[in-house]
Amino acid sequence: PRTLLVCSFILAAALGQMNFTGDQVLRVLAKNEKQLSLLRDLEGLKPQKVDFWRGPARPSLPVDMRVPFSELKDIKAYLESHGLAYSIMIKDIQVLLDEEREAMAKSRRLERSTSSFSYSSYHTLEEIYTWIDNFATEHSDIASKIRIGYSFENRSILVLKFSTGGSQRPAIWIDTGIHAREWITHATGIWTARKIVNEYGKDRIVTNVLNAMDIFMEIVSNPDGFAFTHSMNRLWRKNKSSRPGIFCIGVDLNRNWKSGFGGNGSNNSPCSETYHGPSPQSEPEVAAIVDFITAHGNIKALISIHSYSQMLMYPYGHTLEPVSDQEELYSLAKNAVQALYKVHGMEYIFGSISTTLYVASGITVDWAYDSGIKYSFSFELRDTGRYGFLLPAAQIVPTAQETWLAIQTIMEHTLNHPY
Ligand SMILES: CC(C)C[C@H](C(=O)O)[C@H](C)S
Ligand SMILES: [Zn+2]
Ligand SMILES: [Zn+2]
Repeated sequence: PRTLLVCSFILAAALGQMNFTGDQVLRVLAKNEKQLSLLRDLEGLKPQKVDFWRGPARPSLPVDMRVPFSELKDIKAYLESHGLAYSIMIKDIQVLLDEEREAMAKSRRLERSTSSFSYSSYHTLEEIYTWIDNFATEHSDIASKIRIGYSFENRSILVLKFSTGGSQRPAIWIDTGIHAREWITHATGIWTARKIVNEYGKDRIVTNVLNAMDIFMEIVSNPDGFAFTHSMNRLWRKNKSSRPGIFCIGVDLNRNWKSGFGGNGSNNSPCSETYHGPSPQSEPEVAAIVDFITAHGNIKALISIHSYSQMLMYPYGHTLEPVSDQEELYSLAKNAVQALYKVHGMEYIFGSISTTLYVASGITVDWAYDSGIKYSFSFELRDTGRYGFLLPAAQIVPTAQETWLAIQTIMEHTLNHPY
């Protein structure tokens, strides 16, 4: 009977998981603004016709969109009839999902037998929360676990604090996983947390930074959405909030911040992947960070890590207007991506969000900058589209290694330029 029970759980889990067999990711190269707007018209339709993995930004940037198998014929006809050139970037999503799940199962078996955590594998929410507990216990001399709030579905929102003493020291905030499907970011956050404790006392930059500043890291900034990517829909982006009378679930946690709230580059349709929510900080996951950073009052840098596209950007997203510290942020971003490039030769583009990517309103780094956190950056990690959000686990460590050089550049600059 026990095996029967276990089998039924596995079956249920397997059945629960949304199936993406035959779904494709098309890469569309829009030649001009007109063609871009034809692509924008496909957003937010019910039932969902396309899911933008890289949204329409500018003619020079590709648009990547997942098309459900059932919509493929219509969408390809639509593109061809409007002269929109496209290529098939991923020809069957389910194949990559099956490979990913197989790799995770294999790694889990190995971790069980060696009771060691694999930093080159993806993990579930429970595995990451257990890792956070063990990590804080193991490195209690420098790391501690803080709960800054609860998610919509009542999960703890956890932050790791790295401190070597003092009180209310100037600090650096790093968040990963605000978008659930961007799994490479949680994995990079975990690797980075271990790197910080391993390098303190050895690496000059880390030691200098931690002797004068604290570091706060929120690895799973959207726990409900992340759990959902494991249980039901691997490609879920938003949180899981629901409100009476609203058919669609979830708010885009990178559109729910006060600065520029509700402006262009955010959507007021609850069915949109960039739905900004009913009001600024309406989402508990955003309010928890705002409350924590505001109460702390001494955060000097904020790094919000997303994927994919390989970009390092700074405010503003909600307007084309340059920030007053534009020159300094530009040269810091330039130095950071040059340091990153040296590790594995990965090229990142950099600049302000609205001029480099697209106008996006209500985003984390605009709120941070307007709250006085001068060194506010948003990363887009690997890759540029070959795998997109389904980046193979083999690229976790290389991605984290190169990102670490960029993070160190930003931390050192913050330390050396107190304000
Ligand atoms: C700063 C913004 C524009 C970044 C982007 C998004 O939230 O759309 C992520 C990379 S998904
Ligand atoms: Zn994102
Ligand atoms: Zn993204």
